[in-house]
Amino acid sequence: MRTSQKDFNDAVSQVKLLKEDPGNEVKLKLYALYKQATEGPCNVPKPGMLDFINKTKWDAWNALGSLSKEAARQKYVDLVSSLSTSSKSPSPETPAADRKPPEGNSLVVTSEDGITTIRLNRPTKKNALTTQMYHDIIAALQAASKDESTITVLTGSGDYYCSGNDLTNFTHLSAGGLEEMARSGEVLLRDFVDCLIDFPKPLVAVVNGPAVGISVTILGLFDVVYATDRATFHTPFSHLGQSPEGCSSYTFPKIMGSSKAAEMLLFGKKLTAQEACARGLVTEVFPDGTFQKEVWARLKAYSKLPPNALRISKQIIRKQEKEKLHAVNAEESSVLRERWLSDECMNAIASFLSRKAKL
Ligand SMILES: CCCCCC/C=C/C(=O)SCCNC(=O)CCNC(=O)[C@H](O)C(C)(C)COP(=O)(O)OP(=O)(O)OC[C@H]1O[C@@H](n2cnc3c(N)ncnc32)[C@H](O)[C@@H]1OP(=O)(O)O
Repeated sequence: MRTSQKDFNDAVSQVKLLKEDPGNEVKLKLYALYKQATEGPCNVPKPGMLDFINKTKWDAWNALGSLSKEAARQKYVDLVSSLSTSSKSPSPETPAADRKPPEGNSLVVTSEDGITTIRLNRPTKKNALTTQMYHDIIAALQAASKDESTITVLTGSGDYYCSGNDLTNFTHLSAGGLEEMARSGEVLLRDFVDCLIDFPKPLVAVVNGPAVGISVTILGLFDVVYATDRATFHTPFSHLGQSPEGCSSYTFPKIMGSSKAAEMLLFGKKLTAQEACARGLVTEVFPDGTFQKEVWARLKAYSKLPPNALRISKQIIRKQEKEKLHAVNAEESSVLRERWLSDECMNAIASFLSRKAKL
């Protein structure tokens, strides 16, 4: 049976009334079919590589090739009809556990029992680090270095510790374009890591779940790393066309030996918490069920130690390495700036973003 123009128009109206978001993949299909049905095969210029969302839409439309307008209309109507029948009203009885937790401040800093805790708080984004969060962490570390606390902790809210750099940071281009974004990224990265290198008090990572990218590499700059047995440690830099940062090109080979470090930093081997502990990146692993209780009890006990003795001991331990670490950080940041401008990196980020493009 042929699809009439009216069927098509009705389907277009129906899409606007869908009770549930059909997801990006379906929206991309609908977009492509709509364009094909109304304008025919794609013959507009391909958007630039950095115009991630429009490029994704263009790719989807272009992929329909020479499909006729009539066939595209039919496919559009069929797709909408399948969505309408599967779409249900959200139940008012949705259990609280199934609802997304509310997101407020992306960083929450608290001070209690001699411990200043810096908590990454974007659980719905797996605590990915936005540009603002790097600035906020720097400010929080600077404040913690001068406050009354003895120990400083970095941890995450929700099921993840941190999914690394927020890849959408790359889409916030200023008038200076990509070059400017890479230049300011280099400076921010260097400042962020310098701050960790120079941090004067015991710095503890409470790794409450999987850790990715920069949240893993900087662990080599922490004094102690406690992890739940649910945590994993993943540095997929090559997959992203990027290169190691956080001084990991120096600290990882030193901590675990060069071939184990290469397996992580070059090939992106993901480690379990136990493996990371065996390699010396993690201090101790705790069962997930008792993780929070055991770790915080331990930290509270440590926070009663004399703060000046802790500072001075840390200073001696770190002193031999500081100059080297700053030099490594500067070089890694500069290399990354080049990487961010590479096709390999841009394509990898475009591919991640295209999977989540909002249409
Ligand atoms: C000053 C600049 C310094 C930069 C230094 C260089 C740093 C480099 C790095 O850190 S490289 C590592 C970058 N991180 C990643 O590549 C991880 C990307 N994310 C994923 O692979 C996955 O999301 C996951 C494995 C972390 C979790 O998968 P899953 O459990 O299936 O959850 P979702 O994918 O559905 O994620 C939920 C929600 O969060 C968004 N999200 C997760 N991680 C990131 C991220 N790193 N950047 C941006 N957004 C992220 C994801 O898109 C989902 O969002 P949505 O619900 O679709 O809106």
